[in-house]
Amino acid sequence: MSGKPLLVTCGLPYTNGPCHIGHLRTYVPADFYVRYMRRAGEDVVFICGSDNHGTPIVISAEQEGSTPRELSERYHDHFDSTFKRMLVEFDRFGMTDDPVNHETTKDLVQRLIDRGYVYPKTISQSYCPDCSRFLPDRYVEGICPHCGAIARGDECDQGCGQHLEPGEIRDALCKVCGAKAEFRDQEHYFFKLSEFKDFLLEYLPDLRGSSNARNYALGWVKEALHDWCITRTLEWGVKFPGRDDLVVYVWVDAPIGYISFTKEWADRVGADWKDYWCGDDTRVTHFIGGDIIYHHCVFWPALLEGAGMDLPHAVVASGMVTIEGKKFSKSRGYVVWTNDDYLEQGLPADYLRYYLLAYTNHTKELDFSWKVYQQRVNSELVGTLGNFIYRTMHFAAKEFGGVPAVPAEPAILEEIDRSFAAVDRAMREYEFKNVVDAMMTLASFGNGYIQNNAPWKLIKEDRAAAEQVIANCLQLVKALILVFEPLLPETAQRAWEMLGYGDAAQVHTFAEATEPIGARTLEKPAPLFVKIEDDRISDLETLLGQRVDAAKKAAEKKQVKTVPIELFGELEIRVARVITAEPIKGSKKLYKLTVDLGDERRQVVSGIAQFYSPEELIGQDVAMIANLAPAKIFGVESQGMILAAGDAASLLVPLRPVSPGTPVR
Ligand SMILES: Nc1ncnc2c1ncn2[C@@H]1O[C@H](COP(=O)(O)OP(=O)(O)OP(=O)(O)O)[C@@H](O)[C@H]1O
Ligand SMILES: [Zn+2]
Repeated sequence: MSGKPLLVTCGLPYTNGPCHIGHLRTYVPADFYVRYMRRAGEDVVFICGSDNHGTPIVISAEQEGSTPRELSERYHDHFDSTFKRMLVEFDRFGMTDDPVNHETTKDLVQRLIDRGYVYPKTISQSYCPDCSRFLPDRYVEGICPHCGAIARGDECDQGCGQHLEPGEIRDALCKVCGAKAEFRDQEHYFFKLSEFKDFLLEYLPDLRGSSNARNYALGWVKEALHDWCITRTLEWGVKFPGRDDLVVYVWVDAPIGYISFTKEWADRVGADWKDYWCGDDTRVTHFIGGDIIYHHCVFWPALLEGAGMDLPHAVVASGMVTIEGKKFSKSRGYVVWTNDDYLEQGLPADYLRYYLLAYTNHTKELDFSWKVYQQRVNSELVGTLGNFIYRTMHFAAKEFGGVPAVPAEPAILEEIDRSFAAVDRAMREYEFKNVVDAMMTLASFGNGYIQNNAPWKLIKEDRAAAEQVIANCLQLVKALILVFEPLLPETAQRAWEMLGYGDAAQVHTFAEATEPIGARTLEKPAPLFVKIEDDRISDLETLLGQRVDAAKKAAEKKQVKTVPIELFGELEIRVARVITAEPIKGSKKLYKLTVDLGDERRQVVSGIAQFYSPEELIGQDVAMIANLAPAKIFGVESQGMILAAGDAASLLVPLRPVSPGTPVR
């Protein structure tokens, strides 16, 4: 074990909406890990804060008529209290908009500038002529240049997932007023990410944490690294040094928040933040969701390296939480809210903590299901762990008045040591599901042991033997309480008190699991977990179903209204070969075309003159509606309509050769 203390951080929640269960897959495993490492005797500091900058918060604040700071404080408090209710306990939960982070970010960016890693460049930025402002990031919506999906200004969030640089998005619309965006030149600042390729290729293979983080990042770095535009035209954010009209991109000041919040914590307790962040052997460990691997494994280490700082030790990235295979989305309604849909329903934090960690491997996608939640709670927490602890304590209290003064047998202590070692191995590999499985295996061992030795029978023939069996079981109970405490803090504390201890379970180390409990009376033991009934689950499923249905309806509304297939059949769409193309006098936009439909020729007027020369068109096969009622356009008769996509009239052409007149179906 290294001498350095461990610093654990969590991806910062964005103060633009409430906490959902997807978020918890970052915070709960991190809290589990932190509690575990503390019980294992490590010095650990647990740091997080809320992420307050960036355009979505500015837009939301505008929409609700408040300020970005007010909105951020409200959601900051919401996350803070929700985390506490989920028993996720940070040593510091700061805000990226607080003064320390403004200072730390400015310093770090200045260091990047001084060391030559930042350069100015004029780019063409989307601008809304109606709102009279530049449209950074989510202020603009349009088409992804890589995959053609609908994307927002900085990210193709519904398509290929790629990061988009300012100006890259196509067919941009202003998100606030819907106007078509223009492009205007503006000077911005870029970070020379591309210069960090060799550095990252050396750093990443040794990065600890989950293999998905390391491997995705390596893949991206091997492909290509583009410089990042690190400024935005906004009022809200950390000002770029020397430029009052620009703030730094939110992905610069958000990770720097990890350092700022450590400073705030260190100031409060009289520690030195450098003990955590500086030196070759730092043990900074970031817990994040799989959606922000690029930011933490490529962008962030390059920023730190560029600024001459030391580097994170580990990145642990979870798979995403989904519903019906769809990624959680606040706007689209595929979401289970931590408060409204869970805690306010009276369900215990510990059960959800258990489900999130026990259900599947940490790096795999987790498709949320109330049924699976119910199964795991009922069969494992109630049926295995709770059952063993309760029947043991109940029997000990009833027959012996409490814990007998008999030490547990060596075989039992060895079993505890073996299982704790398996737990520890998996924990240090960040394999949380294996950790929980190993913990639950010890509970199953206990159940098997008490079942096979049947002290309730044994006591009738040999009271001393029965006492030994129950002493062994009680030792297992003590070990189980200690080892499950990081996962189930509330239940473990209740069980600890039931076992006759007056203090907090969490001040005890794992090493104490094999120490004797000592004779004591046991007050009325009670079951630790409550079975979740079917009708409860069907109510919860109904609620979730309503939410998803509403989301689907909202999505359909956005789409074009559907038509019956017969309507399509009435359209006669055919492949037409352009024979002649000539401009129409007095119109810049229109061509008069003659097209070949195989069995006849037609004259068609088409508004594509701005985009194609006659030479480009002649001989070209295009798609045409052939049974449109004839019309006169600019005095010229048109006997059909050529199909084209988008504002730039991209023609729809057959991918493989077909003869003129072929119907399109
Ligand atoms: N559906 C999810 N599954 C797993 N992790 C998630 C999910 N949504 C968010 N996270 C994680 O939660 C943490 C906080 O993220 P953040 O508040 O930025 O969420 P978000 O992406 O803004 O959510 P949303 O897109 O719903 O607004 C990050 O570590 C992020 O990776
Ligand atoms: Zn895309």
